[in-house]
Amino acid sequence: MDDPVLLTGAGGRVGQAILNGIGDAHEWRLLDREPLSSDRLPAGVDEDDVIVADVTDDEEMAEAMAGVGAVVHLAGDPRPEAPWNSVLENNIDGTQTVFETAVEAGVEKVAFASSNHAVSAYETDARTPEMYRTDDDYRLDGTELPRPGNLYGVSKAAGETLGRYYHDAEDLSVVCVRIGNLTEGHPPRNYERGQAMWLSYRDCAHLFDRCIRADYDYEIVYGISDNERKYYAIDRAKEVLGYDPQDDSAAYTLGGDPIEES
Ligand SMILES: NC(=O)C1=CN([C@@H]2O[C@H](COP(=O)(O)OP(=O)(O)OC[C@H]3O[C@@H](n4cnc5c(N)ncnc54)[C@H](O)[C@@H]3O)[C@@H](O)[C@H]2O)C=CC1
Ligand SMILES: O=C1O[C@H](COP(=O)(O)O)[C@@H](O)[C@H](O)[C@H]1O
Repeated sequence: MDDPVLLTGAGGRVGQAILNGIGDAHEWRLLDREPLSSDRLPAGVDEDDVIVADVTDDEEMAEAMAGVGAVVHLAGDPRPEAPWNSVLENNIDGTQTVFETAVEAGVEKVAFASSNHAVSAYETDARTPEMYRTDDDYRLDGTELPRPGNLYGVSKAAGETLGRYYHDAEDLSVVCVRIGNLTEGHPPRNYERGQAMWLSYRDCAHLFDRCIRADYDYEIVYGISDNERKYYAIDRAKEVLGYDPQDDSAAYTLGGDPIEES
């Protein structure tokens, strides 16, 4: 049994998308360094299961991990332009602390929120903007080497490598989800890149539900909806996790309005 599930960064956008979709599907332990207001908590989560802590603090994390079956690790600095001191502390040191304390506590599996920015330098001038479009067949599938486009992306590639290490050395099951662009209700507006990597709220919740329930060793998958315009393959997420996305950015105009079917 994988419950209870420790969700780090629970108060953020991805955390809230997950809790809005599958808040009643697991026994949660919710962690964030900012206090979580009651409107951010799913029904049934009591105060003892809400932890205000920093993921870089190994004592607080050891306590948070006690008795946990699975971890969804989202906490970190999500800004593509984040400076090195912040990603070094929050994303690299924080992620190492999460993996280390998970292993010490006997946790079975960790799903790590990686990012499209771990590979964003594949988007060369020669390939863009064509690779963002339906008629282009360029695909990344998770087997390629990291190729970060910024220091934030470097920190995500480091997190993936930490996951590889903790799988090989400690037999921890690890899935790294290279999340695309999460927006609620509609794909990013007037942004071809964002539409090709759109992840809807309901697909996000379902994907992390599969990360909690499925069995795997070490995996890197892309976290996007089933977009007709895409340059990330989602076959591995389907095959290994049983991911079954429902949304497609092609059902919306470039401006983000739903296309009415005639
Ligand atoms: N939103 C998106 O489209 C994407 C998000 N991601 C990744 O998903 C994760 C979550 O992103 P968002 O929800 O968008 O960000 P967010 O900023 O909305 O949420 C992050 C949460 O983590 C908490 N946090 C940050 N540093 C912490 C620390 N050291 N200790 C404890 N809590 C800490 C913050 O208080 C916040 O509530 C991040 O790791 C981000 O890099 C990756 C790709 C795309
Ligand atoms: O990793 C992330 O990626 C998304 C998409 O990147 P963008 O550069 O196209 O905006 C970003 O929105 C999110 O904040 C970030 O964590």
